[in-house]
Parts: sequence; C-alpha cells; structure tokens
Amino acid sequence: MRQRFEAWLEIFRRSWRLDRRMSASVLGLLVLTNAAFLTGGLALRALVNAAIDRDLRAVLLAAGLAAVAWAVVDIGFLVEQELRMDISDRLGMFDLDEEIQRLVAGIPTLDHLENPQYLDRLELVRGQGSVLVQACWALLYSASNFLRVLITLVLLGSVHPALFGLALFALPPLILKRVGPARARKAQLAAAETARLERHLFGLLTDPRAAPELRITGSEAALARQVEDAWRTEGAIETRARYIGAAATALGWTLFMVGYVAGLFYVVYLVARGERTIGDLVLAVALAGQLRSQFEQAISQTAPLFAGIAALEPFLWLRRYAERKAEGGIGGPAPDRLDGGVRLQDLTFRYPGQDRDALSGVTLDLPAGRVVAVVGEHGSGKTTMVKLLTGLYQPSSGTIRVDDVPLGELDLTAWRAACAAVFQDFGRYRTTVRSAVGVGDAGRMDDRARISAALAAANASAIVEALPHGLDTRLGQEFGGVELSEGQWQRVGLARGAMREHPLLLVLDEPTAALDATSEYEVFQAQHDISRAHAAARGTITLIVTHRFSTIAMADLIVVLHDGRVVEQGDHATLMRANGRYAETFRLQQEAGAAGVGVNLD
Ligand SMILES: Nc1ncnc2c1ncn2[C@@H]1O[C@H](COP(=O)(O)OP(=O)(O)OP(=O)(O)O)[C@@H](O)[C@H]1O
Repeated sequence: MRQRFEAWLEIFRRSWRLDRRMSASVLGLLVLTNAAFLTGGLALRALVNAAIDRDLRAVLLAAGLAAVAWAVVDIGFLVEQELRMDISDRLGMFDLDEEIQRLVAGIPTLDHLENPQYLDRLELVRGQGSVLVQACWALLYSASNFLRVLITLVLLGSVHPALFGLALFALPPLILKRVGPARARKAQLAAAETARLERHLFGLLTDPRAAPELRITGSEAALARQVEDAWRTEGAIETRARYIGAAATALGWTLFMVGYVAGLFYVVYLVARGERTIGDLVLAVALAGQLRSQFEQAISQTAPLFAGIAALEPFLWLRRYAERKAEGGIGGPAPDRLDGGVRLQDLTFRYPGQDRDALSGVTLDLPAGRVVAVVGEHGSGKTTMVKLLTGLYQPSSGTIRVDDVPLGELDLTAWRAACAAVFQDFGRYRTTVRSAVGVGDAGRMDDRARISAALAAANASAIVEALPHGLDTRLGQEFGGVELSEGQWQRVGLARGAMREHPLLLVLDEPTAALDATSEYEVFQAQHDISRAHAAARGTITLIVTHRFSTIAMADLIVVLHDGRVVEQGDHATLMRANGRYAETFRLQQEAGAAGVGVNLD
C-alpha cells in the first residue's frame, strides 16, 4: 500500500517536472470547477427563493450567477480533461514507457527471459506508461468529484436531512464497480501465458525462416488451429470476467435508482402535505438528478484509476525485480589482463522450472592464454557453461573465479565488456551491414576501419565487397534489403564477435555450424592466429564449443562434457592415448569424414 502511494506521488512529481504550467493549470481548474459548482448550487436556491418571493431583480441576478457558474463547471471540465490527457500521453510515452524499456533491457542476466512470472508481468505493463499517468491524475479528479458530490449532499440536506441518505444508495455502484476491473485484472494475468503462446505461434506462422519447414511438413493448418484455440481460451477467460463485471455494475445502479426515486417521492409527499415548498421540490429534483450524473462521472473516472492500478502492480514488481537483479551486477572492475585464468568450482546450474541440473558439480581450470575446446553430445551442457561464464545466468551453486576473484564480485557489465562471443543462435540483424557488425562493440559502431578489420578476421570481406553499397547495404529482404545465405549470416555473426579487440574471454559456440568443411577450416585457421594474438596481448582464453573434432585437435585443452559433468579433459594427444569417449568419437568422425558421413558424440 505504501509503495503504491509512493509510486503515485512519484508520478505527480514527474508530471510537475515535465510541465509545471500545465500541471498547475489542471490543479487550478479542479479547484475552480468545484468552487463554481458550489456557487451554482447556491445561486439555484436563491433563484427559487426569489421566484417564490416574486423578486424579479434577485431572480435575474441569481439566474446570471448560476449560468456563469455552470458554464465554468462545464468548460473547465473539458479544458482540464484535455490538459490531463496531454500530460498523461507525454509523460507516459516519453518517460514511463522508456523507463519500463530501460528496466527490461537493464537486467544484466538472462534467466528472467524464461521466468513466466516476469514474462506475465511484462505483458501487462508493456506500453502502459500513459495508463499509469492517467490513473494518477484520475485519482485527483475522482477526489475532486467526490468533493462535488459532498457539496450536492449538503445542499440536498438543507432541503431535508433525510436526503443525506441518498449517499448510502451511492455506495453499491461504487463498491460493485470494482468487481469488473478486479476480475479483469485476474483474468489478464491468468490469460497472459496463453496470450504469449498465441503471439509466439502466430510469429512462427508469419516467420519466413520457419515457413519452408511448415510448408513441407504441412503443419500450417494445425498451427493455425493452435493459435485459434489459444485465442479462444484467452478470449473466454476475459469475456467471463467482463460479464461478471457488467452484472455487478447493473446491480449497483439498480440499487442507486431505487434510493433516488424513493427520495424524490418523499419530497413530493412533504410538498403534498404542505410541509415543503415547490421551491424545495425543484431544488431536490435538480440536485438529485445532478447527484446521479456526478456519481456516474465519479465512477466512470475510476475506470482509468483501476486500469492504472492493474498496471502499477506489475510495474512495481518489475522495478523491484530489476533492482534485485542489478544488485548482483554492482562490483569491482574486470581485470586488464588474465594472468592465472578462469576457474569453475563445483559449478551446478538448473534452469528455472526444470527438474534436473544442466550442469552438475563442474570443476575445471581454463588457463589464461589458452584455446579450450568443449565437446559433448547434444544437451550435455556446453552452451549452459558458456552462458554461466559470460554471466548471462547465475550459477545455482558453486563459483566461477576470474584470476581468483569470484565472478559474482565483478561488475557484470564490465565483465561482459571484456568478453566477445559468437553464439550458435546468432542474431540476423536486418540493418545495414555496418550496424550488423558494429553492434559487436557498441562503443565502436561507427568505426568503419574496425568493422572492416572484423569482417576480414571472419573471412567475410568478400561478401561485403559483392554487396551493392558495401558496408552501407541494408540486409533482410523483408525490409527491401539484400538477403544473405545461412553461411553468409554466420560470417557476419563471426565478424560481430571479432569487433572487440583483445577480449579476456572469447567464446565461439558452434560458430561454423552453417559453413562447409573448407570454410570452417579457413575460419578456424584464421581464428587460431587471432586467438594467439589476443592471448599475447591480454592472456585471453578462447573457448570453442563444437561437434566437429577435426577443428579442435589444435586446442590446448579439450574438455568432454557428458550429462552436465566433465568426463574427460586434456590435449588431443593425451585424450587419444586415454582411448576413451573422445578418442572413440574422433576416430569415428575421421572414418565418417572419409566416407562423407557426420558423427557427433551422441
Ligand atoms: N532455456 C532452457 N530452459 C530449460 N532447459 C534448458 C534451456 N536451455 C537448455 N536447457 C537444458 O539444459 C541442458 C543442457 O543444454 P545446453 O544447451 O547447455 O546443451 P548443449 O550441450 O549446448 O547442447 P547442443 O549441442 O544441442 O547445443 C539440456 O538438457 C537442455 O534441454
């Protein structure tokens, strides 16, 4: 509750900072319209009294005052609403939405991207900045509206104290109105996972890369049905919530109308008995009618308020989550060079929601300045090890030490800046070639000389030379650019990985899977020289993950993983002499290579 209050207060402060004049105008208009409303009510009473006394001058004066007052109420409301919307849009889009994006992008690890709680919250808060600000201002507007209701009740009470009772009948619509949004909020959260699934499946159906497989397998119709099912499930959850909300609202207003009609009948009864004047009846009819529309307005303004509350909860959750995650990222700087190396100590990691470890009790020394190859069957934990080494995930237990300093005590961002990586799921950036390569080192995105050097290191210069605008050629057919083959995309990815000069840890996770054997050999030869140069400059460790053994015989250390554990390690000659798993697969691959068949460690 306190956090919510502080969040609203913070939004007010931000509104104020964004546009003081406009914020002050909205506040001023809220005060002015209420004062005008009270004046209008009093003028109406004076008008009725003057009419009964047949005092024409007083009638004209009161009528003029009432007309001006009601005009200020109506026009003031319209202007105030416009200004409020304007602040909400500006602050929401340019400040809060940006903050949400910053929070999302600023989380230094990756595990949240697989955390359903995180993804569901993100779904609810994405692009909701304006809704949050609108809610915050709607809170003030609602307060001003209730003040107006109070003024009306005081005026009604002056006709007969029993008319105060009308306020009680206003409670049911207020209370029952909350049922709808509360239900909708729960329904949205319950349907968030289905909504994500629907978007994912729809994305697959419209993704040109998935299209060939879908067409050949003929599974588009089945996938489309799944999209439809997910959509229906999502729709059904939300529709049910809407029906319940509508029924509750209808019940609330019915109860209010019963009280309203009863109140008026009572005044009519008093007038019939001669205990009240016709003037009292006119006042009661006018004010009670206003009371109804005021309640309607006050309650309708609670809709943006509740929408804001629905977005505030995930917003605050996301903030706390990002803060907690960022805490792990504050630490010492990365070393300038590696002297000892990186040590994995009893390292265990389990993915969220999984029932088995992806890595289990791994203890391993990666000596500075060495080329280390990690091999193992599919699912043995190679990529997981890479993700832990680059700080993308936090280990479940055990430690990683960089020259004896636990990775957890280093500033994660600084450590990442000292790493360079090419992953097997490399990105296909549909931008210019310059950006697609340059993003490999954000600080040097416009350094054409560095980009050309990185392309040369990845044996990709020839690809760029053949493009119509060289480095400035746009990639990606769907954006009117040039489409690359898988192997060409992979070389661009390799060039991106080569952007950072002299990293401390260079990771190549299956970097050549899309290349033919000759290209792969060339890439590894070139990489070998680059790795040696890096090693001499900063003691860089090059970590290569691959299935093809022919390319790693030259590594200084080969680590064989099986089922998340290290089962063999040593250089090629040692492992061949040991005649274990590695030696067996190496021989099989050589024989298969001669026969043109692929063999992995599986
Ligand atoms: N994001 C994830 N969520 C849950 N489990 C995962 C995730 N990524 C990998 N795993 C599981 O962790 C284990 C290790 O996976 P990892 O990707 O590290 O294997 P790998 O050796 O790199 O495999 P490959 O050679 O196929 O790339 C596997 O059992 C895999 O199913």
